[in-house]
Amino acid sequence: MKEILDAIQSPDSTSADFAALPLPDSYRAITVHKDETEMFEGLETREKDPRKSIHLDDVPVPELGPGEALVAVMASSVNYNSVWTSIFEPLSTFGFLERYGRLSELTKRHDLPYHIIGSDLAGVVLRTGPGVNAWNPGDEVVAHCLSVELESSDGHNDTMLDPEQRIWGFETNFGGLAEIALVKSNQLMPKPDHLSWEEAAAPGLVNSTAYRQLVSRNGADMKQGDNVLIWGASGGLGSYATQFALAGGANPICVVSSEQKADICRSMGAEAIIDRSAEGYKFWKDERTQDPKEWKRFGKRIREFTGGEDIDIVFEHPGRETFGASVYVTRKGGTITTCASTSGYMHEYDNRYLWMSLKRIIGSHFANYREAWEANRLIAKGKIHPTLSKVYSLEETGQAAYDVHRNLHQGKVGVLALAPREGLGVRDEEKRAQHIDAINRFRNV
Ligand SMILES: C/C=C/C(=O)SCCNC(=O)CCNC(=O)[C@H](O)C(C)(C)COP(=O)(O)OP(=O)(O)OC[C@H]1O[C@@H](n2cnc3c(N)ncnc32)[C@H](O)[C@@H]1OP(=O)(O)O
Ligand SMILES: NC(=O)C1=CN([C@@H]2O[C@H](COP(=O)(O)OP(=O)(O)OC[C@H]3O[C@@H](n4cnc5c(N)ncnc54)[C@H](OP(=O)(O)O)[C@@H]3O)[C@@H](O)[C@H]2O)C=CC1
Repeated sequence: MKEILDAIQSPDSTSADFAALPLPDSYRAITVHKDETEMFEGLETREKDPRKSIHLDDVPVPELGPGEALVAVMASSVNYNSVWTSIFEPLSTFGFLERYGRLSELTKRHDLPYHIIGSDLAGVVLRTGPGVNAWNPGDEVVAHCLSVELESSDGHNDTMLDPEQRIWGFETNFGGLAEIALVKSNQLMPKPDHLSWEEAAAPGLVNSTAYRQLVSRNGADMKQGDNVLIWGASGGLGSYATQFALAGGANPICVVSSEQKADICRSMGAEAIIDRSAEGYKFWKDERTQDPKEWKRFGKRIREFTGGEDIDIVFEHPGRETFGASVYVTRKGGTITTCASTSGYMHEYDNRYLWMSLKRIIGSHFANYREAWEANRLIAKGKIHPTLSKVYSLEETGQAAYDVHRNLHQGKVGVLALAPREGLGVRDEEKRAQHIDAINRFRNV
């Protein structure tokens, strides 16, 4: 592994040098274990502690198949899907690996008693499999997390619609929270050259998801002037949705839960900010009964910011706790676009407000190949910036996932894999200098 790192850090290394590097037999990877899937039985979701289920193991390097690449991972990031994996909710991810393993001889590799997790990476290509021509050993890359087989016409217009669509590092093995990762080569994209490894690894999953959910025609198709209600506006998804809304001439109404998070949204350029904690919204009177008066109070607050207008697009992900309010505050003909249900997936809302006002609910999930590429392009051009706050070592990944689970973090949390320290990997200092304040906006807040 040291030879690999030396090659990455030497400005003189050529593609041939990388191709000639011997691969190690094993590498360090963040895993969860199949024989521990019952370990949190009987506990409340909140009490399930990722620090107990997340391990750092030595694992063998997987065999490289056609159309695939092995990547030396310099940095990765924590996504909420790794929190779900680590608490075995809503399902153990080993079921996904078993199902994938049944698909073919090659996919059998994924069905193991350990799951190497992680759906983001920035690093360097080490080897490519047969049929890969666009990428070579030594290329500096990021990887998006859409894994598709593309054998069915269902996915040929929109790769997210492939019947064998999976999220790499969640529904497949050999993810990015490791020193080496296995990806399909079509997941690879150029690493933005003005960013460090850990900055480049931060946006991938959430930035692409927010792009499809909010900007793409497959999502809300946001336009200039739209009032966009963004839940968790300084969180993983929300910090990118807020940037997309501002960059696209829309009017974000940011919901956060502290003054500190409100300040971060202000520093991104948002003006309409609702502190849901300070204003004490309680959309549920008890576990079964919502409180429409609270929806209305929330809607009135939004109108104060918009001069009486209602919401064109809701960027939804908290789910059960907020969905009734989200549907209510949307304007006639408006759109609620949802990609998650952090607080519970059995939603309840008053359907009269949906159909009588001709509103639409759009389900959105990650991003297709092209959307992921477009989202990365915007990062590379310095139009959208990473929202990295804190960076952990691979050994500390359990703590990093705990922070995200308990909502103790800001923006995105990074993890160093092979990178010996933060700040390495920047290739275009001039471009970086132009954007340095925006790049550092979330750091250490
Ligand atoms: C990028 C980051 C993203 C995120 O962070 S997202 C957040 C994290 N993700 C999640 O929380 C999602 C986790 N996944 C799940 O909870 C489950 O994954 C799903 C609920 C999405 C799906 O459930 P399942 O049981 O895996 O799939 P089924 O499609 O319900 O298939 C089970 C059986 O039901 C059959 N079936 C499906 N649809 C129908 C139908 N319409 N009528 C009759 N049968 C149906 C199937 O064929 C299959 O059958 P057979 O077991 O025999 O293969
Ligand atoms: N389908 C897909 O493709 C994707 C789905 N996801 C899913 O989206 C969800 C959010 O992910 P991500 O943004 O990365 O997570 P983060 O935890 O980084 O951010 C979510 C933010 O939502 C807010 N929030 C959390 N719970 C509630 C609640 N009950 N009511 C109101 N606001 C709440 C919090 O902000 P605050 O406290 O400031 O209000 C929090 O910071 C997860 O469930 C994740 O699995 C994520 C990416 C892709």
